[in-house]
Amino acid sequence: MEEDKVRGKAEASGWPARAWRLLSAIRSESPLIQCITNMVSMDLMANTLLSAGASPAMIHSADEIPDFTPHARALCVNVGTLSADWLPAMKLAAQFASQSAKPWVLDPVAAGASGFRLKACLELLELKPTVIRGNASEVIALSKASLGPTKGVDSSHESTDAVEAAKSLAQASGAIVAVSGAVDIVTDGERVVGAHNGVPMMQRITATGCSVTALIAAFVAVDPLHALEATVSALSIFGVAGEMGMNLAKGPASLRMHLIDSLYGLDDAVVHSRVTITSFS
Ligand SMILES: Nc1ncnc2c1ncn2[C@@H]1O[C@H](COP(=O)(O)OP(=O)(O)O)[C@@H](O)[C@H]1O
Ligand SMILES: Cc1ncsc1CCOP(=O)(O)O
Ligand SMILES: [Mg+2]
Repeated sequence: MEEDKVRGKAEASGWPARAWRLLSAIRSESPLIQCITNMVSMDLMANTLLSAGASPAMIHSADEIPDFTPHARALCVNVGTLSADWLPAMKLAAQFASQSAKPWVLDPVAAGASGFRLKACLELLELKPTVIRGNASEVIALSKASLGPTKGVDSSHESTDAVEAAKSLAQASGAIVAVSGAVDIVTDGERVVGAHNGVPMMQRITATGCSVTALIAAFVAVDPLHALEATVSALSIFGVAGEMGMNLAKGPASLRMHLIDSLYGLDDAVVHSRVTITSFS
């Protein structure tokens, strides 16, 4: 009943129509998305982008960035399996993206887990990401620029614990900040919007967070002037795919497969009936 009220309010505000329009744009334009990402996530991330209709390229050598990055519509940088030899390529690609006014999205995986990782994330922040998407512990660590109580790549906090941290990170960096969790929170430092889709089992599949960050890059690629709206739409659409996939899944492994199939098969009616996005402020 309560959920129906929320859904009704969201529909009245036009969020489902916007999410459907952006997903349709990805399907028709097939934007090229460059991903410099961790070794765990490469497969699921590329398949998530393909099933949404985008064109992924996992290209991370600094030798190729000057030729390749200018052709991408957006860049996704993810520090999940960071080592010192990958960081210069991440920075170079971010610089190319910024210089050519292309959106780029940062996933600060386990930002609070080590001094090396935190410093790298803070240096990447200086290159002005369009969007930062992390879990609550990552956003809190980045916002405070301090190491945190950490479970490594998993969150020790709820997304709602990180609203103030997300707002101050957005204000300090100029980026849209998204905190994933049971409710995905998205802010530009003033407005706060929540996407209420998804299922808890998505946390039991490695790289779902990484993959939704890449999906955000694809959504922002087709609507770069409305990065907050594109970000919350991507999170909601990924969550809807999780909900539809869960109807067919027996556990994490089959959810992984059905989530990808569901993202590929989403239609106007499902998006309009399930996308649930509300304003928090
Ligand atoms: N309790 C939950 N209920 C519904 N969806 C969730 C829940 N936890 C995470 N998700 C979804 O799973 C995906 C990955 O989020 P999360 O687990 O927070 O990222 P990370 O893997 O980076 O820690 C997101 O799409 C998020 O909305
Ligand atoms: C398990 C693991 N270890 C380093 S990166 C990585 C994947 C993290 O993926 P996600 O942040 O989407 O859970
Ligand atoms: Mg993550």
